[in-house]
Amino acid sequence: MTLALVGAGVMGQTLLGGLLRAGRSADDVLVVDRRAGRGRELHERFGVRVTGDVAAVRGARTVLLAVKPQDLPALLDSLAPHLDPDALVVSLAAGVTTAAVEARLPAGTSVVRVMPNTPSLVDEGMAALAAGSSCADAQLAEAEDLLRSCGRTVVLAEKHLDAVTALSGSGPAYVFYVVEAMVEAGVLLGLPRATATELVVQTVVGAGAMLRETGQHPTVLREQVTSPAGTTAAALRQLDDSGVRAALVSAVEAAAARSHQLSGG
Ligand SMILES: NC(=O)C1=CN([C@@H]2O[C@H](COP(=O)(O)OP(=O)(O)OC[C@H]3O[C@@H](n4cnc5c(N)ncnc54)[C@H](O)[C@@H]3O)[C@@H](O)[C@H]2O)C=CC1
Ligand SMILES: O=C(O)[C@@H]1CCC=N1
Repeated sequence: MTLALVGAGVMGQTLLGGLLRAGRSADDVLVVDRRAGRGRELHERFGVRVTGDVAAVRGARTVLLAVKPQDLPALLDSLAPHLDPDALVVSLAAGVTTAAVEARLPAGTSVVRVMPNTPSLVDEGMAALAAGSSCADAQLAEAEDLLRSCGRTVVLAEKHLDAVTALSGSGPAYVFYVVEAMVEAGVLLGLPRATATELVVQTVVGAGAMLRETGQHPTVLREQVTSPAGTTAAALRQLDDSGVRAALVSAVEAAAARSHQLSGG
């Protein structure tokens, strides 16, 4: 076993699936989760070994931590005595700094902080990585390789990670929220729910693909949809009158502030 994943919830399972799809052998991975039922589910689904005992990480070259930020301090305390001196610790916990992780581990432990997102489930993830104080370039590259198995990566200074958390970490939820509202609007206008859902989902996927594939600014793409005195202009006026743009800015700001707060800042 060279990789131990501690915490097999939404994000842990998502990354595990990506790693296995990218060709990593299930024999190479150990999953640690304190919920026995959860471990069994992952064993049945992916064929990985599972345990509830964090001491089993002994010997792992890389230890991926995917527990809630509130559970991380206690986990680090129980993990520290069992960690190999040259192990790489990769934390996914929102808002928790590399310094806070390092403070609970043996001096000199290599730590990388990562903010991934749930589209990793379909290999369209976006993850930002920041290196801790003892992390060598080669270990940062190793962590990047792990995350690249299910999407894109970017390496940033750690000071940017609260903003990243607010944009791409939480971002999928904002998109799903807009989709929910648009589907309800379709139903209000008399469309069957399944039809409304298909129309909205394909519209979001298509708009996302246009943004990426044309590389054009969103303003240019929006203007192409907006005919003079047309339907889109009427809709956009309502969005502006309702302060939707300002609400989105405030929402992202609130998420970044919450991420900062989780670090004790
Ligand atoms: N869900 C998301 O969209 C994203 C989550 N994250 C981060 O990923 C981390 C995990 O989030 P989720 O997967 O959503 O949480 P979750 O609650 O779905 O999963 C956490 C798992 O950790 C296990 N666990 C907790 N303490 C443990 C311990 N001491 N030993 C063994 N297992 C333990 C729990 O039993 C649970 O299965 C969080 O720190 C979150 O900030 C980061 C980016 C996106
Ligand atoms: O809501 C949260 O705290 C986590 C971090 C980013 C996405 N989900």
